[in-house]
Amino acid sequence: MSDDPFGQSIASLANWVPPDEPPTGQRAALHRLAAAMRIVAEALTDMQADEADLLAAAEAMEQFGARLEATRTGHRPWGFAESAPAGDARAMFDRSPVIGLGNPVAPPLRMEIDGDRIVGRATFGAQYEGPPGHVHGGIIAAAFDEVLGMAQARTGRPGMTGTLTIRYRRPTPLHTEVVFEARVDRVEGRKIFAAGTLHAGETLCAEAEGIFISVDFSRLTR
Ligand SMILES: CCCCCCCCCCCCCCCC(=O)SCCNC(=O)CCNC(=O)[C@H](O)C(C)(C)COP(=O)(O)OP(=O)(O)OC[C@H]1O[C@@H](n2cnc3c(N)ncnc32)[C@H](O)[C@@H]1OP(=O)(O)O
Repeated sequence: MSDDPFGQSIASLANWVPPDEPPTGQRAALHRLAAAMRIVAEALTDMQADEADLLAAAEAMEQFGARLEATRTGHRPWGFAESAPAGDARAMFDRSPVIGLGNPVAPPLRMEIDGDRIVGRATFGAQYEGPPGHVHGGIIAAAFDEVLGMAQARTGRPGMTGTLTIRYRRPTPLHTEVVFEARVDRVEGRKIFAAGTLHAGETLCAEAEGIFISVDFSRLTR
């Protein structure tokens, strides 16, 4: 990473597009592992495996976890956990809890830039359930934070979320592709006002407004 890890990269977010090339090697293996862990996480919500099977899996996972722990370096090789302050604007944000393909917690949300809009698509599994059969409201808020956050980052002087307001209009279904959209409404000094929607098909499930406060991200890394 350069001496100015944010300035140039943040400016270039205005032109950021997801890489075309699929990952290879260790990174592809990480994505496959995270995807497998998502399958396990969802299956745990309603599985019928017996105690012995679960204990065997727990033991194997504990052993694998210990092996992984021993390899940790404290470095962040593939960008930052949130899209806006990524040191490398082309980083794939593997660690994000919302979009990270290397993070089993992430649904993951897939984001793309469409003109002045950010579009995010996700299909939430049962591990994200809040009301029966529907997505937990906090998970929806996290996804809005990410898409609004990416939209405001494209101003070239992104900020941290100051205020995020969600209006939940209809329950958001699990197991259905849903679409988030976000755009910047206006900028007033350091305040960037962004807004977004969440649809399941034609149904408007939620609306969001966010106020992001531009910050000097280089100060956050010191
Ligand atoms: C190493 C990497 C680290 C990564 C770090 C993550 C960074 C991510 C960036 C984007 C990523 C996107 C996707 C996920 C975004 C999150 O989830 S970020 C995490 C959640 N948010 C936070 O943790 C923010 C915590 N809050 C703070 O740090 C500070 O309160 C803030 C927001 C930076 C503002 O503090 P400040 O710079 O001292 O602001 P201040 O000078 O008091 O006010 C400036 C102006 O903003 C207004 N304002 C201040 N606070 C607020 C507020 N909460 N609401 C509305 N307006 C406010 C003031 O009224 C003032 O307005 P004017 O008087 O100029 O009209």
